[in-house]
Amino acid sequence: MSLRSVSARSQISGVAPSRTPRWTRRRVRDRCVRSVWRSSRDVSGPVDRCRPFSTETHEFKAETKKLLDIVAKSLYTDKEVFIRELISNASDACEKLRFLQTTQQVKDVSDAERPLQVTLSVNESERKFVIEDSGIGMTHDELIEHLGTIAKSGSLDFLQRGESDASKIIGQFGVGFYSTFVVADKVEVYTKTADKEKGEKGYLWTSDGSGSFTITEVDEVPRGTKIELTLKDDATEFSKLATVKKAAQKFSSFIDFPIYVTEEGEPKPINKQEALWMKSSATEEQHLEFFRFLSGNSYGKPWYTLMYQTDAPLSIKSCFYIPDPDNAPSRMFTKDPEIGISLHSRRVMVKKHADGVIPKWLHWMKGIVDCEDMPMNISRESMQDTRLMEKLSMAVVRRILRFLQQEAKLDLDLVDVRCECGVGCVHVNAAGLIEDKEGNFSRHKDDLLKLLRFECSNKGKGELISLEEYIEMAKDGQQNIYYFTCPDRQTGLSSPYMEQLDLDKPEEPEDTDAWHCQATADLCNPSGSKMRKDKRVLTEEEQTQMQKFIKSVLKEKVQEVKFSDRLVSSPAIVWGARQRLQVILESNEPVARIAVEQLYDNACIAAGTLDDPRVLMSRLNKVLEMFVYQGAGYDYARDRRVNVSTARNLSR
Ligand SMILES: Nc1ncnc2c1ncn2[C@@H]1O[C@H](COP(=O)(O)OP(=O)(O)OP(=O)(O)O)[C@@H](O)[C@H]1O
Repeated sequence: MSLRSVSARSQISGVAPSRTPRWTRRRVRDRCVRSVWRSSRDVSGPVDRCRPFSTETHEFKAETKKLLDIVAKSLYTDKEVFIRELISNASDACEKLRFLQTTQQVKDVSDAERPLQVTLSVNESERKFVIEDSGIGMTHDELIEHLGTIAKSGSLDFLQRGESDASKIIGQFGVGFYSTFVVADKVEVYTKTADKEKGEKGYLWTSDGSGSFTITEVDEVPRGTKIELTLKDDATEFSKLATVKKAAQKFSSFIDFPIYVTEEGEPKPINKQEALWMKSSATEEQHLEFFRFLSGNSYGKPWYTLMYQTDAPLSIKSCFYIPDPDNAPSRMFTKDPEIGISLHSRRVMVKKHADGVIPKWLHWMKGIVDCEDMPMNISRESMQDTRLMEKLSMAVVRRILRFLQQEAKLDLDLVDVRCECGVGCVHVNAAGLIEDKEGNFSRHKDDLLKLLRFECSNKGKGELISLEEYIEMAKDGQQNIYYFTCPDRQTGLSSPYMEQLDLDKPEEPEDTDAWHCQATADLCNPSGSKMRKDKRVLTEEEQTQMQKFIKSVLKEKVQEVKFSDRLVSSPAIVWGARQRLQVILESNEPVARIAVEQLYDNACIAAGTLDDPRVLMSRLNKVLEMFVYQGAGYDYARDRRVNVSTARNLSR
């Protein structure tokens, strides 16, 4: 029986082919190879189309080199993660091909009879570890693009912050393909694209991880990718069948394609192919395993787990995890974080990072959403698809938020944690409120508001309450809720903005989180409170004159200058975005000019909006000098003696 017919049958019955394909290095040809890449290290230089070579050498990109350096030299103990990364890449490659075939985006597939599968094998005497898949494969240019640069924003971010602890980088982000250099001193990748339209040539990519890689055209490479590692002396355990089998079993339980380990020349299946999200329930252990599989982390637990299944408005089967903040990667402030939830349709992955379904502010959640009604080739352009995505997103996000509300009632920690990873609902929901308003017409506003937590002026330090709790304890007839955004409680309580409220004022929620500044601006309108009266009153004419003067000093810094009778001891405040200023001044123009500028800056400090505090210094020195002059009976500005009572007035 020919190999072709065995393979074709195995695809239907699920039995693996008994022979592995031949992978042979193409002999060096002496004819001129047409290549868009020069064989020199400068791959960005002019194209040389006629140099007689068959092996090209390329430099890794600078950041990839740095990452490789850290990874290859590390004494990382959890070495087996490279198996997880390679299995996951192989599975992604099969998934990609299945998707492109199903959606007719790849019409003419190379080696069409090869079933989608992954096979691991070892050779102890030659210190070899080998993994091969029959997935999408790579073209010449894809090899350079995918294996020559770092794809993960997270690890790049880490490097940019000067992080050099390999265990942190590998533990938190995995580093995908590059983790092979933790265990291997030589990595060879044989690959051929599945898409005949893109070409039918096979290539060998080789590197020792020290700065460059080579690409050679090779014959008889079947569709897919084979990665061959020559193991380092301290990693020879991965050329032992028992070790590899155990690790592969651990990492491949949820892979949706058959995984085999070659044992005595025969491929033996090892994975259970279980899609946990399709089950109606699962044990804690199964969730732990699945969470670690999804998060690419061999330790860490899910903090919360949610399985959500429904038939209306769409048929959804899903599974979500909130990562443990102690082990979650610090991606809170990553510029463009990847969504940690993937979108499937009947087990087939439609989108790895399900943006469009999961908003950015929930990027730290892990999980899978499977929606039967979702077309495989979902497009952003089609209105119908967009509406379907919105409907799915609405249902899923609402369920997640309601789950968080429910848990927040039972577990104060859920809202109290302001950890870097952004799991704390306090952070997340403030960001969520803003983004939901900007990109989603505030559709989740009501649910998000229920998750916000505040400190309250008549509650103890650090005690957080929800808006609902605040309303419950509000006095009868209380019309307004006052809120204040500040970095900590003490700043809030000593702020001039608090002065305008009566001592018998209602409790004020204090929002001690910068994220909330914009978010809470939408919550309530601080108007109509009982205010204290200032004893000193200027005539209308005096006020107009003073307003004009202050405006002429501060110019475009303020939009409007207004008097207010709300302040008690502070002479001025910067108010809201319009920056209204109230100043009370004596009338000595040069002195008043300095005083107005200083008052404005003081008010900015109180409001936390002063851009550069250094500008204050020279003026403060001038004020000090003025003070000394006046103390000695001189008018600083006019440089003449004045009587003591005028000096007193000036310094008041
Ligand atoms: N077996 C493979 N078949 C086809 N392409 C592959 C294979 N392994 C790696 N690649 C390509 O190389 C790229 C880089 O792989 P790497 O593991 O470093 O990161 P990644 O898989 O993109 O990241 P993540 O693990 O977050 O999905 C992949 O995105 C893919 O395009």
